[in-house]
Amino acid sequence: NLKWQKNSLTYRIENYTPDMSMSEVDDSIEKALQVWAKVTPLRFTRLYSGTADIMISFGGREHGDFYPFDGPDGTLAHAFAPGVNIGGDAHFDEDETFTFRSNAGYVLFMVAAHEFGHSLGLSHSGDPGALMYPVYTYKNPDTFILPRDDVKGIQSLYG
Ligand SMILES: CC(C)C[C@H](C(=O)NO)C(=O)N[C@@H](CC(N)=O)C(=O)NCc1cccc(N)c1
Ligand SMILES: [Ca+2]
Ligand SMILES: [Zn+2]
Ligand SMILES: [Zn+2]
Repeated sequence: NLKWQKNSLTYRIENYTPDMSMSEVDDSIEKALQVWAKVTPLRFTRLYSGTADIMISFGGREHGDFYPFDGPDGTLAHAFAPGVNIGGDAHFDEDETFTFRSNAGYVLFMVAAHEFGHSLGLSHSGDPGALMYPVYTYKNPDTFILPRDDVKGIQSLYG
């Protein structure tokens, strides 16, 4: 299993989506990281410059790695397993409509929480109720509880 060999990780939000306010993006990202911090010894510190373990960015189509995005819908985002450089980074498809909590788009918190599961070393789950299930399903971020399958998965890595 590829996992981080440290519990204190850094993250940096490199750019923003025009779909939401900057503070809504910041809040969505922070809450998505806290989902995993709550059930592990992992702690996340935000950097505002330089290289962080988890570099977070929005991009469209060809955006600098060998996995170009595909326009609206389809792939919403991708993230790389723990490691140096691109390892741990999370990229969001800017051609999607991301929202703070409305289902008139993809809730950024939900997509980010899923992607950070990959950034921490999780792969997809076959449990349809799991956050790491391959396909997005809308859940109200205000009442979101990490499903048991995901807790088991992350604690098998960092418990
Ligand atoms: C092969 C991968 C690059 C697909 C990509 C993904 O799994 N990224 O982590 C992805 O965007 N999957 C879509 C589903 C699809 N159209 O392939 C998705 O909704 N993933 C984000 C997501 C967000 C929240 C919850 C869940 N379960 C999934
Ligand atoms: Ca897309
Ligand atoms: Zn990418
Ligand atoms: Zn995924």
